[in-house]
Amino acid sequence: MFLIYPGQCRKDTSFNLGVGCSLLYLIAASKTELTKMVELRTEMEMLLQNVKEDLQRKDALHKQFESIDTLAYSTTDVQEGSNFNSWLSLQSQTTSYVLPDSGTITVHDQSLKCDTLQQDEYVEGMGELEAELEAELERLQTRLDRDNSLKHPLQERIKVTVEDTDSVRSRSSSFGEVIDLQNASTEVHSGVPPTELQRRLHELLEAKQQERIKELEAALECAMHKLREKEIELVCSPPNSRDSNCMAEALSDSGSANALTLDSVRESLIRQEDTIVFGLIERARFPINSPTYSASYANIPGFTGSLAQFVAHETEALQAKAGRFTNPEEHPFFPKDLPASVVPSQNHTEVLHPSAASININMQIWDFYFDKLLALFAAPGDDGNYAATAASDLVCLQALSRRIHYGKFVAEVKFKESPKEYEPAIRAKDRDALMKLLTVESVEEAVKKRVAKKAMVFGQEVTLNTTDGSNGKYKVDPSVLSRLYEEWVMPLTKLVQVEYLLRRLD
Ligand SMILES: O=C(O)C(=O)C[C@]1(C(=O)O)C=C[C@@H](O)C=C1
Repeated sequence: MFLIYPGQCRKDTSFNLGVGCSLLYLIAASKTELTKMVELRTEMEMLLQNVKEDLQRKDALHKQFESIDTLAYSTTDVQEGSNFNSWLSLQSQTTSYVLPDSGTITVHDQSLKCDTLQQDEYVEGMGELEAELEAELERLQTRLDRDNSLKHPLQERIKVTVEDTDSVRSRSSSFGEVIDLQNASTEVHSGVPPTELQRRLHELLEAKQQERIKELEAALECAMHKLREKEIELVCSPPNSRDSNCMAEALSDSGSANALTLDSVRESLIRQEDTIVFGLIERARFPINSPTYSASYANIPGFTGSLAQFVAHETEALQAKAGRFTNPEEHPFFPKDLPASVVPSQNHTEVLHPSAASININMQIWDFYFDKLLALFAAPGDDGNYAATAASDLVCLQALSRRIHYGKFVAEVKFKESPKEYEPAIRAKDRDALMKLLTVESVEEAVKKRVAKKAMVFGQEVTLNTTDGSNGKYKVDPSVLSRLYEEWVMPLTKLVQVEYLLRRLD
């Protein structure tokens, strides 16, 4: 059972009224808060939209900058590019933070933070871009001022046109403000800048130099051509007529034995090189033609031996009759049973010691020629021209023989020039000592080089319509000539010298 007092009932009513009022107040306050939140969200969304738009403008601006060639970019471009990339990434992040729901205040807070960050970087990026642009403009201006002040006679007007710059804009430092820099094409008249002048001058000098080089090359070519012609002219005079009597040349005009000098003897050796080189070139016209050297192939009645031996033997016999071997420079390959000269005797100046006549090393010359040398310069094969081949071989052999036996004259001159030097070694029959005394290495080197060069000059194809007749091909390999002289000619010449000296005091 409940007892209700009238005073208590009034108290309850006023309490309920108070609670109701409080609740109403709270509801009103909450509503205000909610309205504020909605406003805040709208503001944030607008802010985000602004940022997004600015970023897009920046993107377009950057692309425009890339396409403008007239503005020279410095290395800061790279920096700018990287900033641009970071802006792009920020932009995509920002987009993802646009919230569809106002109930997520925490997310709004994050977005706000992110926006602030982006704004900072954006402002920084814009600052850099602006600085770049200003610097570029300053550079352009300075250049224009400088060019205008130039009063050089070579000065000319050039057009500097900056076109299609609609989107080339400069931003002021205040965020988001855009100023049009150039909207139409701009024409600037200017003098030639110093760098341009320098470049042109350089080009001019280079062209002049090229021209001069061409002239010099042509002159050189011409000189080379003339030289070749002279060489050929010299070569084309019959070699045998020039050195058929080498001693006579070496003796010069006086004809006296005392007129023989080491220089004149060496001169004669040099001329004989021509005969040897030509002889080899002539022989190289034929292939090896091995039947020429076969006794069984020849089968000549009354003669035992090869066709080459037969031709040499018979030719020498005829030449002996014609007086060839009365000349102390000539040495037969087949001295046995040589017929006597039938021609009036020539008065050959007596230069050599009489014992010189006993020296004949033609056997060795014959052997190295057929066994070693021939295969080095004659092509393999057989064309059937055996008689001509044998005759050609004999020309080579006789030229080599003459040259090698000329060592007698060389030794005589050397002995005459300094007998005291040679006498002890001669008396002691010291071959090695004599060989040492005779040897002049520098001269040998020069000889090897010269004969190789002669093989190049004499052995090249000469045509009228090409300037370089050689084409790198020679009738006889120049190295064969060097080798011939190094391995056989000079050593055998020295051998002759030694043999001669050993008999010199007899
Ligand atoms: O010129 C000389 O002094 C020579 O003796 C001739 C020759 C030669 O055969 O060419 C021989 C030996 C020397 O070492 C140098 C050259």
